[in-house]
Amino acid sequence: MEPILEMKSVGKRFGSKSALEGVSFKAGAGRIIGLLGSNGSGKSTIMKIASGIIHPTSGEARICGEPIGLQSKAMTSFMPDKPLTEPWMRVRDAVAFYRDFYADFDSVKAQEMLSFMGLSEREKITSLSKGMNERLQLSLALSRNAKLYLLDEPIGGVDPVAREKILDAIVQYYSEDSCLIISTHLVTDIERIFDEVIFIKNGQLAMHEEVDHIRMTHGKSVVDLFKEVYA
Ligand SMILES: Nc1ncnc2c1ncn2[C@@H]1O[C@H](COP(=O)(O)OP(=O)(O)OP(=O)(O)O)[C@@H](O)[C@H]1O
Repeated sequence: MEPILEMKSVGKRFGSKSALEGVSFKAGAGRIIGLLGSNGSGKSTIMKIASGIIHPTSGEARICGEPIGLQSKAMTSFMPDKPLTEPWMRVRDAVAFYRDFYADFDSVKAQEMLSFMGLSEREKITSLSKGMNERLQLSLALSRNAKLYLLDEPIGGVDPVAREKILDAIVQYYSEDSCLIISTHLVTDIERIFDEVIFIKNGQLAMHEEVDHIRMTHGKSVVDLFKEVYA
């Protein structure tokens, strides 16, 4: 089956600095994939290339066989590490903005997710805490019927109890014919929802494995392997 996301020898330079080098992997439908790595390893750069915000310096990325462009962007829902909403907005304005902007936005799913996340439509975005703002951005990103979901550090600001609830929401609202890629440092908290993990180290792909395989073959949890690779 054709992968949802394919990266072929992707490299990215920012001036003289190399952020990514020779990164190749395939991500298929029905998979929740953890994109893991230490600070500055290149996770956000991969997300931005797949979402079409920046272009690779070498190699190429494809979504459902399409090169990155208008068609691929219509199939990709990206939650960046900084909010896309404007400070003047209330929650309902943000929802309306997404509904108007994205043809695949599912308003019913959005209402369900907002209530699951404990968000009121009347609330001003500037009055939301960091964690509540993340819940909003996540609700907006997951309310699109996309093929590829890219969530860049989606729960960094959320307290540990709320994290569990949000992870449950991700699993519940995610559809099996799509692929979800989550970049994070919070390996211990999130590893239970991953089917596969990709380790990025110094801009290169250090490992791409099925989580079950890590547990059975290496006899380790993802977080233990992570500590080994990044020690
Ligand atoms: N616009 C830019 N200009 C110059 N260098 C950049 C730019 N964006 C990223 N970099 C550099 O590329 C490297 C990879 O950055 P990236 O943001 O992808 O890492 P990351 O793994 O997402 O890090 P973090 O976990 O801290 O968010 C870093 O060394 C970073 O300084």
